[in-house]
Formats: sequence, structure tokens, C-alpha cells
Amino acid sequence: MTPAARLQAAIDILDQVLAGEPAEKALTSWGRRSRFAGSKDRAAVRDHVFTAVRCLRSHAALGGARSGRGLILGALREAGEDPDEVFTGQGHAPAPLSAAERQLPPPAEGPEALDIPDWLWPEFRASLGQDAEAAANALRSRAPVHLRVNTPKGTLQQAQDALAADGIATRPHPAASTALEITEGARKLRNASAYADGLVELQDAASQAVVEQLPLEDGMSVLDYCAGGGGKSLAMAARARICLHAHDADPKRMKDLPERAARAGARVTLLSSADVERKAPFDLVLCDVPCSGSGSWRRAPEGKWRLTLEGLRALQETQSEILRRAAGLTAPGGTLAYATCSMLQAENTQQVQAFTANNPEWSLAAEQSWKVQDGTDGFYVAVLTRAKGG
Ligand SMILES: C[S@@+](CC[C@H](N)C(=O)[O-])C[C@H]1O[C@@H](n2cnc3c(N)ncnc32)[C@H](O)[C@@H]1O
Repeated sequence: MTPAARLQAAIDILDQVLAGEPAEKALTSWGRRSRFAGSKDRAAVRDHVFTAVRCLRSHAALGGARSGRGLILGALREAGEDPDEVFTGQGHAPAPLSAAERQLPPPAEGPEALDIPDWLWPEFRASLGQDAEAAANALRSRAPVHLRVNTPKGTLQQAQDALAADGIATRPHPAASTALEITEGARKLRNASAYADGLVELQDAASQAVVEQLPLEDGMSVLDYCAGGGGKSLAMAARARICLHAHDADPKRMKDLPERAARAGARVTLLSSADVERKAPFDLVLCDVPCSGSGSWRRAPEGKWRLTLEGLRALQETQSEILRRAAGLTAPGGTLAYATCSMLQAENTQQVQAFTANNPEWSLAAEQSWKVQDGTDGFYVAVLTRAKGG
């Protein structure tokens, strides 16, 4: 495919996304229909689509329309490229620009230029203060690819050497002692032996750093209460010889966990909600709660446009309910960790402050947050301890 044909493919896919189709699904069906597209074409089209979704407001403004064509035109203008070189109408290239499309719109400003919904901007700015613009701008670009080295299976250096042998260059990431950032060859990861052998897992460095904050010790009984695919379960299992249990309100989310654990050489027992009550109390409970995902909107940009104020308030209710339940599953003297991949205070400090205010037997032992502009996903963790007699 020519570069212009890739952009035309992105335009068609974006029109479907704007009509309500999830980007991943629209890309998959395009891929099935487009047997002629090679792996580089697919990667390029995917990049165009995800860039457009991350920068939906600003690129639509720059391109003069909220349409596939408008978004691609906006992206070219932002990149300082000449749209007439792409919109030629030749071969599979997009049709030439109309007179209306040639009109340069006035420059976007404020939340529109920063690609944040208007309703969210006051909350975003209040949460991030003077870092708000930098965070919003960071969310407009592609996320780096991070790996967690499964240290029971090998050292960082061994993982780097094994990855290099498969053409993948990495460097240690400062956010966590187990983290590597891929600097070249990320697309080769799925076929790399270090990945197949469970020496490395895909995991954001801040997600790993959250687990490094937990006071895990050999022999502890631990519950990952919102385990999902089990990324944090596996990271915990690598840190100490714990008796690890995983639970999720939607057990289907954990379906790959047994296989992932086997690959990593970890042991984890999956528990239903009823089993959790029977097995309680646990020495440590981690709640990696459902959240707005504002810290990972680079990876999942549709979430930024799907979130509403009502949705955010509903998430907050779920979060405080999970905190309340998880507290009841934690042993006296035990630890409860509350984590989100959000940068919004409403989901982070405000939740924890409300919890400790209502539950005086709990105190805050540690709290940390990571911001997306510092090279990781945005994350938050609070480590709470329960009084021995509490
Ligand atoms: C942020 S994801 C977890 C990601 C996972 N810990 C990881 O590192 O891969 C949140 C999970 O919480 C689950 N969840 C939602 N409501 C819940 C509830 N009331 N109790 C327990 N889990 C819940 C969701 O199904 C989802 O899998």
C-alpha cells in the first residue's frame, strides 16, 4: 500500500469509529477484508487510527470536520505536511480537497487543543494543577512499551540479552526495578523466546511500581480482589513466596490467568465471590479498582471520549463499595492496597481520605502517584494498614 492508500484506509475505519464501532473491532474487520495489506501496512493504518482517536478534538478542529477525512487532514496539518500530496485522488489515495476543506480553521484552544472533554477539564486541572497541560499533551501521544522481568526466572540483564537475540532492544526503566522499556523491535515480542518462556511479561512500569510499594513477605496470604487478567497477581507472585488468590466480579476476565501463571511459574488460586468470604481474612488485599482509566488513555483513547460525569460518579461509588468490602476481608494488622490507573483526585486521594475518615481503625501507610508525562501510565496507590485490634 502507498502511504496515501494507508491514510484512505484509516479514513474509512475512522468513519466507522465515529459511527460508534470500537476502533479495535473496525481495524480487525478491515484487516480481514484487506488480504493485500502486509504487516507494515496494518501497523501504519493502526497508528493513524489510534493517533486520530487520541487527538479527536484537536484534529477534527484542524481538519474542519469530525469525520475520517477531517481527522486525517487535521493530523497532516498538525504534522506540518502538505495535504495536497496525500489528497491526490490517484490510485487508492483520498480524493482531492474540496474548497471548503482547504479553508484553514481558526486554531483550537484550551481543552479542545489539549484533547480533553470540556466537562472534564475543570476536574482534570484541579487534580493535576500546573501539570495538567503536560499530562493532557502526553495523553495525545503513543504509549511506550514496557516489560516486567519475571525475576524468579532471570535477571534484567539476562532478559535484555535474550530479547536482543530476538532483535528487541530495551533499556531499564527508572520507575520500577523490574521494568524494561522497549526501544526497538516491539512488534517482535510475541514471537520472542523470553516472552514465550515467561521471562518477561507486558506490563507498564507504573503498574509494576504499584506492586513494589506493597509490603509482601514470604508466607503471607494475599488476595488480588480485582484481578482482571492478573497482571498485578503475577507481579506480586514474583516478589515473594506468597499464598496468592485472585478474584474478580467478572470471573471471565481471569480466564487467561491460569495459563499466564503457568508460563510465569507462579501459583495462583482463583476464587469466586463466595469463596473469597470463606477464605478471608487475608494478610494483604489489593484492590486495583475499575476506574476512568485516565492514566492509560494513551493505550485506550476511546475511554477519554466515552467517559461522562455520571459515569465517573458511578465509578466512584463502585470504588468506595469495593474498598468497604475489601476492608472486611483484611485481617487485623493487615494491609489493604487501593490502586487506580487514573490521575483524577476524585478516584484517588479523595476516595482514600473518605475511607480513612469513616474507618478510624485504618491508617494511611504510604501513597504514591505516577503521571503520564513522566514516561509511564498515570497510576495511584494507597497502602492502608488496619490496627491490630481493629
Ligand atoms: C483495573 S481492572 C484490573 C486489572 C488487573 N488488576 C491487572 O493488573 O491486570 C479492574 C477489574 O475490576 C473488576 N471489578 C469491577 N467491579 C468489581 C467489584 N465490585 N468487585 C471486584 N472486582 C470488580 C473488573 O471486572 C476488572 O477486571
